[in-house]
Amino acid sequence: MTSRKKLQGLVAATITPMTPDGQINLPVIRQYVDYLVNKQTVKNVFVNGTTGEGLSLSIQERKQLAEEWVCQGKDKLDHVIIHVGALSLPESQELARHAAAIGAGGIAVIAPFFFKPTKKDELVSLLQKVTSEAPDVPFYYYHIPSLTGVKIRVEELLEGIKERIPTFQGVKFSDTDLLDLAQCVHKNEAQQLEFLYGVDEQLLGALAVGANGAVGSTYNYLGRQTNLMLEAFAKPDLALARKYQFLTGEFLNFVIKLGFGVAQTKAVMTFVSGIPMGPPRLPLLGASEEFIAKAKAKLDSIVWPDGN
Ligand SMILES: CC(=O)N[C@H](C=O)[C@@H](O)[C@H](O)[C@H](O)CO
Ligand SMILES: CC(=O)C(=O)O
Repeated sequence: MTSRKKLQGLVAATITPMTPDGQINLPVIRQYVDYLVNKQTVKNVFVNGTTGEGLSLSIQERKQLAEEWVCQGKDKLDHVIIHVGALSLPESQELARHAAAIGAGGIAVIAPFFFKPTKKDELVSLLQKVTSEAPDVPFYYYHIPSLTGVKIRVEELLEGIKERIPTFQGVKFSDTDLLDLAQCVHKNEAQQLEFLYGVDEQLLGALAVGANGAVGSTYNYLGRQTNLMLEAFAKPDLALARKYQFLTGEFLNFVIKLGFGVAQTKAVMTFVSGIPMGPPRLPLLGASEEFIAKAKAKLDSIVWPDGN
């Protein structure tokens, strides 16, 4: 853990490629890694999360995917983070042990969302039990209240967490509450925590309050443009950074109105990259032809500031 490169910049929340009959399509991942690195300039991945339909996969499938990403990412990717959250504690622990055994660069855990923790102590106790199975692997709490319904504020969760969870490294913060994020950054300045933002359409706002990077679905196909936004922000050339955020936002605003989720993300990634992502797994249904045609026309109509 000591020689580890700090995780910053963009992290693609990986899609799980599936065959037309709904099996996970492992052979595609090699090509997918090369595409992210060479075409999208994205060198970090977050596997088996929301975008990866992680909670719709079997434990066996999750392990196979984790192994494939770690194996194909070797010498190409900087960080491979594996999401190991599950509704059952022993399953989550098993996934954490597995991630550690295969050499994952980090693990992340979502709050259980059937029996939900309502108090900080319940959640930290569970996270402690999972993460102690991977004592050498940096751990990220995955905060996504819109999907889990667990609304414990991160600012509160972080108080004293390092004492109970020594591997605690940061947060994947997928919420629009920038006051919470800002207070997390503010109160933890002395620690080397990493705050990775997860609402892609407003990443620039999160950067302004101190996010170190971002994990999101759109970095699969808008990674190059978003990296140019990060460069502009760092310069700083805020007018240019805003231009990128406005344009990625123009696309997302358009597709969100049509109905945008993981199924549609799979379709967009397929037409942008040419890599077949396949259908989503039920209860999700594949994107309609109409959606695909409209989304493609919209994306093609955008002229990026670098002329591409
Ligand atoms: C709910 C959800 O899937 N959030 C993703 C990550 O957390 C984002 O990357 C979104 O897909 C993205 O911001 C588009 O709305
Ligand atoms: C979007 C995101 O970060 C995830 O797929 O988990």
